[in-house]
Amino acid sequence: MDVAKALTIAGSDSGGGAGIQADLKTFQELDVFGTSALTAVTAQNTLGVQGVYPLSVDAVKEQIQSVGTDIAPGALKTGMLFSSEIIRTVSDMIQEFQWEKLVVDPVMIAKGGSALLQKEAIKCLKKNLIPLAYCITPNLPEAEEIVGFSITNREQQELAAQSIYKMGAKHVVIKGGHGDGEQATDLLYDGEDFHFFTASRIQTKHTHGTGCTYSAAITAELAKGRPIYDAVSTAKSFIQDAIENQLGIGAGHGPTNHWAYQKRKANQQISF
Ligand SMILES: Nc1ncnc2c1ncn2[C@@H]1O[C@H](COP(=O)(O)OP(=O)(O)O)[C@@H](O)[C@H]1O
Ligand SMILES: Cc1ncc(COP(=O)(O)OP(=O)(O)O)c(N)n1
Repeated sequence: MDVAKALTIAGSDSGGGAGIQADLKTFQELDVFGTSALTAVTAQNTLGVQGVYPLSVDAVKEQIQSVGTDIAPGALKTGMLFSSEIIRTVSDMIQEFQWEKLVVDPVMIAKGGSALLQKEAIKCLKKNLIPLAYCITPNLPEAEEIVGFSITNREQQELAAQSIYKMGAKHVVIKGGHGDGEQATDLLYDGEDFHFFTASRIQTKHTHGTGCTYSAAITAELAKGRPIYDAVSTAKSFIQDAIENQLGIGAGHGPTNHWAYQKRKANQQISF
């Protein structure tokens, strides 16, 4: 059986809502075989992050080597990378394997405020990883950090996308989850045109792991050979459904639902 394969290079979320766990569940739900390279272990639940334990550079390198030399992924994504040294290792390995369909989710801070990327590593991310990105998916605060100006309206969102594109990313998706208003609108810039992906903003606190899930869905679709516009469109539908059908797990910000998207879609319960 010819199955699409994807790799996630990210941190572990013991609570199962974000990180590697969200990525692998999303790959599976979208019929893609998932592989992983762990960068850090977090002790985490719906209430926040209780501990962060980065892995050694050698451990990260060897995992990527093991996957890369045996199971060629059609696409890959990065999530929590934590430090400059891990970023440099990951970017070296991506170049060594000449992987092109790279989705960079520039994870910086978890919902409760814990740092998942050291502040001094942002420069390294811009220099070493953004130029390799086929697609980058910052949320609004991450985009502001990368471009160095605040984004409070559509025009600034477009300027930020153009600025990140100039840093070398081939496609820039600036997510609108942290905005306000009735719609959650994401912008895709491909160097020529702006495309907008809009869905109703759902009033809920259960949005833990939305960014990981969304970038994993884009990666899964790219791994199947889908064009970027279709990949983002499917990811938007997937995340909307996952937020709508959240499972009410935990006492804090509960995770989205990576389960049974296909089933609900087949039963036409998905309207978006
Ligand atoms: N309350 C919400 N209702 C609908 N869509 C949302 C909501 N919150 C986030 N999203 C969507 O989830 C995806 C991830 O965005 P975001 O939450 O901004 O990422 P992150 O988890 O990195 O902060 C985007 O498509 C965004 O528009
Ligand atoms: C291990 C790990 N990786 C990434 C995140 C951030 O996930 P995200 O999808 O941005 O969701 P929130 O943290 O905003 O809920 C994480 N928390 N843990």
